[in-house]
Amino acid sequence: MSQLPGIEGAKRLAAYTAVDKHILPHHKIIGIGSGSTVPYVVERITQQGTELNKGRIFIPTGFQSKELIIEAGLNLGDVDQFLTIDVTIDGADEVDAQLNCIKGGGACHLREKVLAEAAKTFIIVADYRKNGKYLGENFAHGVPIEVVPFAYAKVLQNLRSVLGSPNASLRMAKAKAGPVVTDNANFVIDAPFSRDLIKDPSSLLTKIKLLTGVVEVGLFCNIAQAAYFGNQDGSVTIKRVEGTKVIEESIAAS
Ligand SMILES: O=C(CO)[C@H](O)[C@H](O)COP(=O)(O)O
Repeated sequence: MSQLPGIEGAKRLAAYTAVDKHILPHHKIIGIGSGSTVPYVVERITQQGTELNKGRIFIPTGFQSKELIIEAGLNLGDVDQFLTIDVTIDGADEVDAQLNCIKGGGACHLREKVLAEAAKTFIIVADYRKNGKYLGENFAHGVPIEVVPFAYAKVLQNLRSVLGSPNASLRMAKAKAGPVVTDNANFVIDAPFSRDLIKDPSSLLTKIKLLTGVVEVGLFCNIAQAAYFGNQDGSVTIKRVEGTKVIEESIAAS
């Protein structure tokens, strides 16, 4: 493999290693996540060859991955046709020691969670900056929360005054006046929580999800089976669920 410097090299390393390990010849229905690491997932899958891929269906988590699948000449499907997915591979904004994740930096977390839960195996790929001990350690933007537009102001008020996220804010678009609009025509709120409030992410997830108007929360708890992190030195750190524990190991630089 040719050298790709810095963060891009780390992303590609994670993606290639995860595909080599988890996308096997007998896997026919494959979920493709969103973000800047996922193009390397599709690139590696494409390298497995036309013969293998012509018998497979690829399910996207949003507009970006749909385009990746089409551009790569792979077969496109949707989760309402294929309720069980063999493997879904996706990026993450942060992963803790228990493999809980913050996702939704790209505002795709509703579809991402559906595809993650539909998968027999859900795998995360990321660069080393995403590998943390607890959520919120490095990713300070907060928990992405998809909300129906009509209810956004009320959800914001409840996040700020009831759930303890005073700096929760509506995510604004960069090259458009107004808010980010998701692939599902909803808005996104980013809600930062103190370490004390996010230390039990499953419980926080339940509280946020119960707010009327919330569609989905970018906290993925107890879903991922493994996470692959590309490191600067060319090694890959793998966290994987084994029984009730999460084991961490590193594969040396090649
Ligand atoms: O959750 C996501 C999009 O909603 C992405 O997977 C997450 O933001 C990570 O992206 P990247 O690989 O660019 O760091």
